[in-house]
Amino acid sequence: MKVLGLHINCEVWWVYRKGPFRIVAINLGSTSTKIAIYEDETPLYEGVKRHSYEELAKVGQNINEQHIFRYLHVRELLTTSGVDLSNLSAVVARGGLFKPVEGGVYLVNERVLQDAIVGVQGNHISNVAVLVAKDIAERYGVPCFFVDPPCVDELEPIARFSGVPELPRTSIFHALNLRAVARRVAKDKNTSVEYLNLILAHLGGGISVAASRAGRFIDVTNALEEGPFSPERAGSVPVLKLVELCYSGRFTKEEIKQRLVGKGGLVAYLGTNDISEVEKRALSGDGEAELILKAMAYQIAKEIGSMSCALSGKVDYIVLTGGIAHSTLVTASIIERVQWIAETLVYPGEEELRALVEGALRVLRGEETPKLYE
Ligand SMILES: Nc1ncnc2c1ncn2[C@@H]1O[C@H](COP(=O)(O)OP(=O)(O)O)[C@@H](O)[C@H]1O
Ligand SMILES: CCCC(=O)OP(=O)(O)O
Repeated sequence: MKVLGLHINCEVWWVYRKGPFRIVAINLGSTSTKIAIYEDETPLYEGVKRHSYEELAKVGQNINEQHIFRYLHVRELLTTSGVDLSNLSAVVARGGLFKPVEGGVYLVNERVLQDAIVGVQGNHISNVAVLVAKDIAERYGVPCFFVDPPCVDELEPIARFSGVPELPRTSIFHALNLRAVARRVAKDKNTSVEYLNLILAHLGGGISVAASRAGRFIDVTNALEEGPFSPERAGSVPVLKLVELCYSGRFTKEEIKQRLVGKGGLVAYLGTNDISEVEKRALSGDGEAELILKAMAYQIAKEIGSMSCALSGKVDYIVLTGGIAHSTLVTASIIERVQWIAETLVYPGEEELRALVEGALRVLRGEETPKLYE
């Protein structure tokens, strides 16, 4: 039943309805396609497709090809779900590398779609997520949102310096999951994020480590170009050697970029982005696999140490989350090195699909006004 019409910034007519609300959430990660269908807070379906390095390499970097590839996977998961979508209320996606924004729920508008295609802060599969979400939303004639995108920027001024004025540090991280997990930690500890100082590490296809002071991400390792190497990324590298490589004539600009993001990290060392496979190899006596997995854990621990300084040593908890947090070999290796800082809590997997749905529900119920991306 329609109860209220509201005009937002002359851009869209919004109509609040009474629930229940059926919502499709789409989360595209560098190594996975995840979707969920919820009826209010109740999950009706959750589906994931994991993409091997070989499969992704065939698709390439072109945004149109990535768009088609991921769209087809999302459609297949929706069909597999068997859930009736004729009464769909909204589609919500993980946002991408748009301009720096504050956290919150945003309406997917033309400007977002344009910036997703251009990749104003870089090329990442989360840019494609809003394109796919908009396709699905248009098909069912429902609104489309994104929530806490990776370009959420709450860095303190002091955290923005790199040492090269032309190259300021920027905030690109797993904002959606880390904010949701921070809320969960607060709930589990009977407090609120405003009373907590946390170091949170999202360990996925990309890795980010963030310092959260009273609910604000005052410093983060940029998941695309800083910090630890990850299943598919190089992270920080020796910079002068990188310059030499760029000018060696051996690689095109695109090839160099792919060595850093997509074909870096575990893919470069071991030819796979699959931690379970590397873990199996390590446990069955492959010394190289074990050393490289431990080197990744070592680098993550060092980054956590660095964030403890951002918080002046006042750290309530260290929190490990993301797909790799399922690996006890990795988490034990990290905890061994950081236990002197604070207690470590492990929340394997991520809260992203639920966090997306909760954001959309707040808007559909009229509890929050969606922000407009300008
Ligand atoms: N149960 C598991 N045990 C060990 N590693 C896992 C497990 N599940 C996922 N991973 C690893 O986590 C990484 C993906 O994490 P995820 O948070 O899903 O990232 P993304 O969203 O970037 O695809 C992959 O390297 C995958 O191999
Ligand atoms: C671009 C920051 C977020 C990120 O790295 O996500 P994935 O780990 O899913 O690639």
